[in-house]
Amino acid sequence: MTKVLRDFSGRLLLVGCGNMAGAMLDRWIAAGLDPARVAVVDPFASPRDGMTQYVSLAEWQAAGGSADWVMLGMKPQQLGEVAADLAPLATGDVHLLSILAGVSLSDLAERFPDARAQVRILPNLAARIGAGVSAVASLGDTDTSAVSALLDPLGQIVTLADDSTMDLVTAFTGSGPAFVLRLIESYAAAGERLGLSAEDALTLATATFGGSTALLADSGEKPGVLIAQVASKGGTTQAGLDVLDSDGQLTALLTNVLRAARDRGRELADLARGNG
Ligand SMILES: NC(=O)C1=CN([C@@H]2O[C@H](COP(=O)(O)OP(=O)(O)OC[C@H]3O[C@@H](n4cnc5c(N)ncnc54)[C@H](O)[C@@H]3O)[C@@H](O)[C@H]2O)C=CC1
Ligand SMILES: O=C(O)[C@@H]1CCC=N1
Repeated sequence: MTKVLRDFSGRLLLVGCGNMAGAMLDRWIAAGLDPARVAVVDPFASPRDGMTQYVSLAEWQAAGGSADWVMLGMKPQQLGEVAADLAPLATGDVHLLSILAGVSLSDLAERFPDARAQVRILPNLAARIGAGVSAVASLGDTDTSAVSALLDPLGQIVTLADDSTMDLVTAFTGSGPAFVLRLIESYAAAGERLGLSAEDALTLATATFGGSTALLADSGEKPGVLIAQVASKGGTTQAGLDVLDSDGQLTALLTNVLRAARDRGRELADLARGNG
């Protein structure tokens, strides 16, 4: 069921509205956000009904645009050019929100020093169906209840005390859907290699991953408890687990995956600072 957007009365400007910001926007509109309260500055985004879209901040400003919530949704590498035009407008009561990978709260405070608050949000693509998770950290005089109201229709919210772990969280939950989907793809490919049709393999893999995560969430148990309920002593599951668990290879592989993604966040932050 779509959660209703409550207790958010701001005027929102999205600077950059591609895959991620677009997923958030579509969910907000589905949750009841009046499109007339939103403007998009993006030279290439798909137009949405009832919403005004501009190719540049200058065009938005010339049209008399004003907003008290501004969300950065372009690539981190574009921060320099966007901040030059946006910083003079992000003053007074403006909350500056950012979903940019890598770009820290202190970077945002340096770029937008006169905003009322700087809020770093790390959403993921499942926000599109309200099943995402958003990690949040902020600086300044943040209206935390309005931030929560805005993020609530997108899925779960995790508030962090500061953004010191945000690059890891970006890898974990931001990039996470791509890693999980790749695992599903590989599971299906393995089934196909052993004799299933491609179509059956993907259908069965999708149902197995979906059912397992739903079961985990519903049961409130740790995964190991449920694994023990599947794996009969000396049975088929244990034979497979013996391979999966050997030498801790799976955890080692996933640690390397997350490390690479986390460290790329640090590199993107450098590029955003113009040091790339
Ligand atoms: N895709 C994802 O699942 C997630 C992405 N993010 C972050 O979201 C941001 C956007 O990523 P995506 O949506 O994947 O990229 P995207 O390439 O789909 O969207 C970027 C948008 O920015 C627009 N743009 C480019 N230059 C601009 C400018 N000067 N002014 C205004 N708009 C401009 C582009 O036309 C495009 O529509 C990135 O900073 C990324 O780190 C964060 C979490 C998850
Ligand atoms: O791949 C990226 O850089 C962005 C950040 C997290 C997900 N997509």
